[in-house]
Amino acid sequence: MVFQAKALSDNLQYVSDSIRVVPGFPKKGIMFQDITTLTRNPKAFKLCIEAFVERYKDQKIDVIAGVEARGFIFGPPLALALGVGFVPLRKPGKLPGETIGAEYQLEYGTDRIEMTVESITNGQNVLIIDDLVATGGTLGAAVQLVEKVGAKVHEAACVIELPELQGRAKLKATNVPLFVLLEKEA
Ligand SMILES: O=P(O)(O)OC[C@H]1O[C@H](OP(=O)(O)OP(=O)(O)O)[C@H](O)[C@@H]1O
Ligand SMILES: Nc1ncnc2[nH]cnc12
Repeated sequence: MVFQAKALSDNLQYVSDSIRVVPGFPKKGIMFQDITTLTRNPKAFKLCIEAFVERYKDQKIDVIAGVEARGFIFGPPLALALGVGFVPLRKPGKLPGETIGAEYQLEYGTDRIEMTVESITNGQNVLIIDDLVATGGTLGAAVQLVEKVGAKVHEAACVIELPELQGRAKLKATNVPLFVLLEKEA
């Protein structure tokens, strides 16, 4: 995809260019940001994960929580590189044991995510990761879950932002910083 990415390094521009935009998927009017063209390109995927590692390696992250489904793609390689665990925040009914859930609205629909209560403990410093922030509903729900068990959300991180959907403003209300790897110049 071609962002007007004046601020991106050559490496991040390469990552950005590896993302395909599919107009009209999954519904008319949606410009779908397809990160599968990034992940199937090993150079782009590696550069992407390395950039996250560079940002978080000295930030005392205890655990990474990734949102189903695409947070499951970016979270685990980052968790392994940082030497921390990965906790999946899943769509309803997928996790055994005691869970908590939060509902949210999407650009196209509504959904709910759940977390195993014991998977993150009081006081841990948690990085939440997903591929993309659109309306911010998903990351907002993830923040609610992590904070509900008494942990601190260090930051919410994603690869792409759709600024026109105001997700950043929604997340601001939670006081959790948002980091977007391929941030567009205003
Ligand atoms: O900022 P928001 O408006 O909440 O939208 C962002 C979310 O939407 C997409 O996931 P989707 O819900 O389509 O699910 P999927 O990953 O299972 O395809 C994307 O991967 C984010 O998780
Ligand atoms: N435009 C978009 N492209 C990819 N994933 C999305 N999730 C919500 N909006 C999206």
